[in-house]
Order: sequence, then structure tokens, then C-alpha cells
Amino acid sequence: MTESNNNDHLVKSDDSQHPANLIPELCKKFWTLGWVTGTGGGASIRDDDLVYLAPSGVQKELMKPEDIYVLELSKQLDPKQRIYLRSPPSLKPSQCTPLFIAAFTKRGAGCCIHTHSQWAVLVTLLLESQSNKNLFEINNIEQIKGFGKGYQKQGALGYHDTLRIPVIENTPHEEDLTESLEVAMDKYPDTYAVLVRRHGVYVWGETVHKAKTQCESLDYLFQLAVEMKKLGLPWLSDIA
Ligand SMILES: CSC[C@@H](O)[C@@H](O)C(=O)COP(=O)(O)O
Ligand SMILES: [Zn+2]
Repeated sequence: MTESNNNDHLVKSDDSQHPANLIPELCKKFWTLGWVTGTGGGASIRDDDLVYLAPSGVQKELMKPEDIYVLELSKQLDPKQRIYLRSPPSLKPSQCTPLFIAAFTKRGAGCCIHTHSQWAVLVTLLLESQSNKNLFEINNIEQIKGFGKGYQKQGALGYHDTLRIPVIENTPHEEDLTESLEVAMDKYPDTYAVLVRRHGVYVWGETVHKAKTQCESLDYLFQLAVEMKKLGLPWLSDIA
């Protein structure tokens, strides 16, 4: 494909905040946290109607802006015929694409992050043996204040509020998670994240800043929850 018909200008910018520069930069940081190692996980950014995505199966921490895919959100009505405005040669788009698109279309998110964090996976394993195995709940921890109240709501959760993150079952192919992710979004309209059992977590936010800080807060809470479980401490308490 030539430069003119592949829209390479969409991923070339001197602005460090341009999505094509930010995705590789963020993934480099996420790799150091163990969130996107071994090619798993990733991130996508929406700028108005344009969605920026990573390729599939690449070392996410080594990506360059020229590796980024771009698509127009409003023109992706048939998922089987996804049209990319810009495609890097010899690569395939991330298998997480339909899940990222769900966060953008159903929640108006500006950024969605997918991690394979071991803390997220461990929380889903700990829940597996519990009666309510499809919901992670925690309260009375300061870091809960790092979350917004929910979709189209102003303000943040309070210290005494209960943070609820739904859990969906994993599937052999990433794209087959889309339907259950959308069902979980409908059932928990205010959630900013969905855990995937034995796999990881999808976290979104209105902006890159919010998606990143919510993902960090969540990972902190997942790690804390695992350590609390080891010490026999409950995730929910009735301190008022
Ligand atoms: C270690 S392979 C992981 C993939 O199957 C998938 O779960 C994932 O998160 C990344 O998919 P990708 O298509 O590389 O963006
Ligand atoms: Zn994954």
C-alpha cells in the first residue's frame, strides 16, 4: 500500500499526546507492571470518531506509532466487515478490537485498557469457589475513591461505597468475549471494568487519564484483595 492510500498521516505526529504516540508509550509502562507481557493485553484510544488500535500478537512494549491501526467508529456497523482507514503492512488488528469498540460505543469511553495482570486473574480464581462467583465487591478502602460514580454520572465513589466489578467466563477466542462483556455492561451500567475469569480485565474511562488511573486503582485493589484473602480478612466490612 502506498503512503497516500494507507493514510499514514493519521499515525504521524510530533504531539506526545497523539493516540498513535500514546498507545506505544502506555504499553511500555504497562509491560513493566506485568500487564501486557508475552503479547497479551493492550490498549485502544478513541479520538472523536477515530479509534486507534494495536496489532495482534506483537510485543506490545516494542510497538511504534507506525504499527497502529485506525478505524472510523461510526462506520463499523458490521463487525465481519471492519474497514480500517489505516493498516500497517503484514499485521492483523488486535483480537481485542470488538471489546474495545464495545467500551467506546456502549459507554462513550475515550480509552480502554486490557491487562493480563496476575492480580486480576487471581481475584477471579478466588471468586470461583464462592456463591456469587461473578461479582468482585470491596468497600472501606481509600483507593475506591479513584473511581468515578458511573456512566454519565458526576463525581467519584466515596470511601464507604462498595466497588462492584462483574466477572465473565473466558472463551477460547478473545472476540467471543464480546457478547458477555456487553451483557455485563448492561447489568452493571456504572461499572468501568469487567474481569475475565482466568484471563485478565478490561478497564475503560472517559479519557486516557481516567482509564489509566482507574486501571491502576483496580490493580492495587486486586492485589490488596488477594493479600487480604491470604490473611483471612473479608473484602466487605460494615464500618460506617
Ligand atoms: C498471550 S496471547 C493473548 C491473546 O490471546 C489475547 O488474550 C490478548 O490479550 C491480546 O490479543 P492481541 O490480538 O495480541 O491484541
Ligand atoms: Zn487478553
